[in-house]
Amino acid sequence: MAPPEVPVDVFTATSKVLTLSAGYSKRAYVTFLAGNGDYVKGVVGLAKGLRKVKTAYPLVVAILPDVPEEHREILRSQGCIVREIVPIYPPKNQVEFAMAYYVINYSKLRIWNFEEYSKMIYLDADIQVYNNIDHLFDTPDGYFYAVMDCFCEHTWSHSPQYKVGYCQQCPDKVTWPAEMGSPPPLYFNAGMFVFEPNRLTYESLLENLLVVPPTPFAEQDFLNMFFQKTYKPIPLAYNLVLAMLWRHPENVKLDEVNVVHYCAAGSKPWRYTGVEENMQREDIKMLVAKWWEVYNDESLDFKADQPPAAAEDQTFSKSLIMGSMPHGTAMTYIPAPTAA
Ligand SMILES: O=c1ccn([C@@H]2O[C@H](COP(=O)(O)OP(=O)(O)O[C@H]3O[C@H](CO)[C@H](O)[C@H](O)[C@H]3O)[C@@H](O)[C@H]2O)c(=O)[nH]1
Ligand SMILES: O[C@H]1[C@H](O)[C@@H](O)[C@H](O)[C@@H](O)[C@H]1O
Ligand SMILES: [Mn+2]
Repeated sequence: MAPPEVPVDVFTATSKVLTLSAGYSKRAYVTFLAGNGDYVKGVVGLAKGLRKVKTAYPLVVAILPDVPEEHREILRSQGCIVREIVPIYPPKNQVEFAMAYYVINYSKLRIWNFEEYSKMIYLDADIQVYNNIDHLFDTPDGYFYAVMDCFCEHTWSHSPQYKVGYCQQCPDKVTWPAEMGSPPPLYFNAGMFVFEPNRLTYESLLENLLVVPPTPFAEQDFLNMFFQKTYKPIPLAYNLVLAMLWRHPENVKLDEVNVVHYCAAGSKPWRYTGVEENMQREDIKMLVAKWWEVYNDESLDFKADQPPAAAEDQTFSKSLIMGSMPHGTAMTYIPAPTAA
């Protein structure tokens, strides 16, 4: 059976055209995993969540070399496609990251090199998908799609936005002071985005990284700068940053949310204790329980004897394209701090 979206004529075309056409039609979700800690649980939860909403596409996990074999095996047994990437570190400077472990997130830039896919949806490991969002793959090419962030949490205290109390989620509440020039450009949260892997973009990202000094939100700031002109905001139902629940409740329709991002301090379901601020809210407790329901549901475990359409699709692409994949090289190697 032909994989989805592949034009019929590719089967009669030359191998070059075949490769290009297959590449054009390929789609996948992608997440990122570093270290030997408990974020692997987030990825397992995500893989099961995507299965629950019956996505047609596989989940690729871009892993750093420090992910232990045992965890890689867990991911494979959950039907994930595990791809090791070479870490990327920014040029060294004195920056204070909002969280020390954000430095490893620069490695995420490698996913632009996953050129056998034409379009991908990136999701952090602390994200869960509660409704099928496959339709986002149909968004017009040439743009970077993501959800606008909120500047109200303490992690933003270094920023001018936070200092003046300005948030793009409610730009009329505290207006941007005229003496500070024009308001900052729209800024997305980089825990979820729709993008097109592409060699030229990848190379340009790495080149720019060498000349742009690191900033507190690491690759999130960098991607915001890089994609400023092509950024298209999508509704916050595609990446509910939990702080929105108490910072901008008037903007949130919880029953319409497709994607939940457990990024507020203390909200990672696999670490949840309920002691941090806001963690005793009923909506938070409900969302944490909802995550565990998916994670613990054995019926959502991957069954190797019943490969989904997407797995077939992957085999098709691999045999055609993988051989030509270039391997990235490290820019600089410095030890990464572990996650909080
Ligand atoms: O030890 C770790 C730490 C992080 N991660 C990966 O890195 C992602 C980002 O970390 P968090 O989700 O804990 O952080 P936040 O959601 O607070 O981070 C936000 O800001 C970051 C700035 O670097 C990134 O842009 C990230 O995508 C964005 O959601 C994780 O989801 C996970 O995929 C690991 O695998 N292991
Ligand atoms: O990426 C960060 C992170 O997710 C923080 O937890 C959140 O407070 C910020 O708004 C966001 O920019
Ligand atoms: Mn996150």
